[in-house]
Parts: sequence; C-alpha cells; structure tokens
Amino acid sequence: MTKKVVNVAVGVIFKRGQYFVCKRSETQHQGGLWEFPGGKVESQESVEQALERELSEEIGIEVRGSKHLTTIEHDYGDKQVCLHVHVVDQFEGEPTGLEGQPSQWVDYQGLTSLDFPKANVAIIEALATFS
Ligand SMILES: Nc1nc2c([nH]c(=O)n2[C@@H]2O[C@H](COP(=O)(O)OP(=O)(O)OP(=O)(O)O)[C@@H](O)[C@H]2O)c(=O)[nH]1
Ligand SMILES: [Mg+2]
Repeated sequence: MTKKVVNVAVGVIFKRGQYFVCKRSETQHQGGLWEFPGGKVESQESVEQALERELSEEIGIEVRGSKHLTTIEHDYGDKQVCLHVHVVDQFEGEPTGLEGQPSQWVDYQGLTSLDFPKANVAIIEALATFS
C-alpha cells in the first residue's frame, strides 16, 4: 500500500551564527527529540504560507526573508514525510516556545550534538555547506 506523504514546512532560524531549535513533546510523532520549528502544509496553502503560519503560531516570529535549503523525503515506517526546509535569516520578533516547548540557540557544533529525528541528519549536513 502506498502511504500518504505528509508535507512539512521546516524553518531553520539563523541569527548571528546560531540556530534556534525546539524540543518536541513526548506525545508528538518523534517525541522528545529536538526539531527545527515548523509543521504540516495544509491543503490550499503553499509551503511558504505554511512556514509563515507555523513560525508565527509556534515561536511568534514574522518571516521577512528565507531561502530554500533542501527537500528531504523520509519514511519513518509509521509515517512518511517530505520536509521542505528553508533557512530563515530575516525575521521580526524574538523566537519563543509559545506552545510551552523547551527551546535554545545553538551554534553548528551544538546542532551536531543534539538528538534529532532521523530525517534531520540530511538537514544538518546541508547546513555545513550553506552560505
Ligand atoms: N517541525 C518539524 N517536523 C519534523 C522535523 N523533522 C521531522 O522528521 N519532522 C516530522 O515532520 C512531521 C510534521 O511536523 P509537526 O508534528 O511539527 O506538525 P504540526 O506542527 O502540524 O503539528 P501536529 O502534528 O501537532 O499537528 C512530524 O511527523 C515530525 O516527526 C523537524 O525538524 N521539524
Ligand atoms: Mg510543529
């Protein structure tokens, strides 16, 4: 059976050499792991619109500039996702975990030492050569 692919808009928030990451709650898919904020692209919505909406809802920022980094398809077995990853380096507001999720700013070295879902390995690799 072909599984439905869930399209996800993911924002890599980058400022002064650091990345803003949040912790997924235990009850979510891939719970307890760190993530780049974002969420599902709703029907009728573009990836960019979903990115703006999710980053406003989850961390309270307004996106002013972003660049596509990579698109990653990953099958977790229980769920198949397609992550549309954008680096957000222009925004208004101070990122905050508005849904009570723990969050932190880390440098690239810090990113490589946190536990992320499997699909994120490729995101972190892509960031190594992003400029
Ligand atoms: N936001 C986000 N989701 C990720 C990342 N890596 C990754 O595999 N995912 C997967 O993408 C899927 C969708 O993300 P999500 O759970 O944030 O979706 P959402 O904000 O719409 O929330 P909801 O699931 O509570 O409705 C999840 O299955 C999650 O495991 C990541 O870095 N950030
Ligand atoms: Mg989310």
